[in-house]
Amino acid sequence: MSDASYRDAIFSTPLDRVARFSFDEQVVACFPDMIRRSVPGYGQILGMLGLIAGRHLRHGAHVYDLGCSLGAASLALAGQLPPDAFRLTAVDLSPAMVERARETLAAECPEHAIEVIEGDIRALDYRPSGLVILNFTLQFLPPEDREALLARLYAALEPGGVLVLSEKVVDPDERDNAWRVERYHDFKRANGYSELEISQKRTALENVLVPDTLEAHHARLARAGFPRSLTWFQYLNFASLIAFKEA
Ligand SMILES: C[S@@+](CC[C@H](N)C(=O)[O-])C[C@H]1O[C@@H](n2cnc3c(N)ncnc32)[C@H](O)[C@@H]1O
Ligand SMILES: O=C(O)C(=O)C[C@]1(C(=O)O)C=C[C@@H](O)C=C1
Repeated sequence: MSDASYRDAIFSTPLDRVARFSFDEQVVACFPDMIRRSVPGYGQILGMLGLIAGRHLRHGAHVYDLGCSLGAASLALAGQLPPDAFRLTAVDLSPAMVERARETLAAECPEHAIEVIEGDIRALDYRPSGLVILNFTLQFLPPEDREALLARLYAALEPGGVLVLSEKVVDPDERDNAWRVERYHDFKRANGYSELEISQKRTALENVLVPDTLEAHHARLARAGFPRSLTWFQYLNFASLIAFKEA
């Protein structure tokens, strides 16, 4: 990912009306900085994707990076695996994200077979694939649409295929949840966000990013067909799961 990104100051001045969060030009311009300072463990998760792919991916298999934003997950795979190891389709609904992801991926990994599609991941025809990545994307779909998508992804996965699902999560225990959210706000403060930025971003994300519990994720993955899933990473209220299709 190019470091030519602006510092996220979107919520730094008082707004009369905090609009619903959207992945528009303004967010695209500072997205690498925003996600790095806002998602605990983001860099570690990206770093593990190549290792997971290295272990689970059949040589030359197809990979999907769904809700790719600027293509960081695709870039992480390309940085860790040779060009003939996989072919990849990255998809995002935001035209501004897609435009910049195309530029970045073409410049950074021209040898890899990576295409970037502008589209809705709920409406895509999926081809047989070995790995599907949903890195902080499912949380932005209406909750009622999540299971149907996962069932379609399960159907598209080849035997032995895996799905990596990273999400902001809530704790079913109210006190535990409050502790995690408070420490998450400390994490944001430590990364330079002000009280105003934290509170206005929280308002903007209400009913836009709708998090589930880890229990709800595992139960939904099971209903979608996955016989086995586990949480391989958690840092405060952010987690990553892996779900397996039988070999
Ligand atoms: C938090 S970002 C994902 C970050 C990215 N995966 C990464 O690792 O850097 C969520 C992305 O999902 C995209 N998105 C949300 N709903 C979508 C949908 N229905 N179809 C495709 N993309 C969607 C948004 O446009 C946004 O770019
Ligand atoms: O800032 C927050 O509270 C977040 O939840 C971070 C989060 C995410 O989890 O996707 C929210 C929006 C941006 O896409 C980047 C990161």
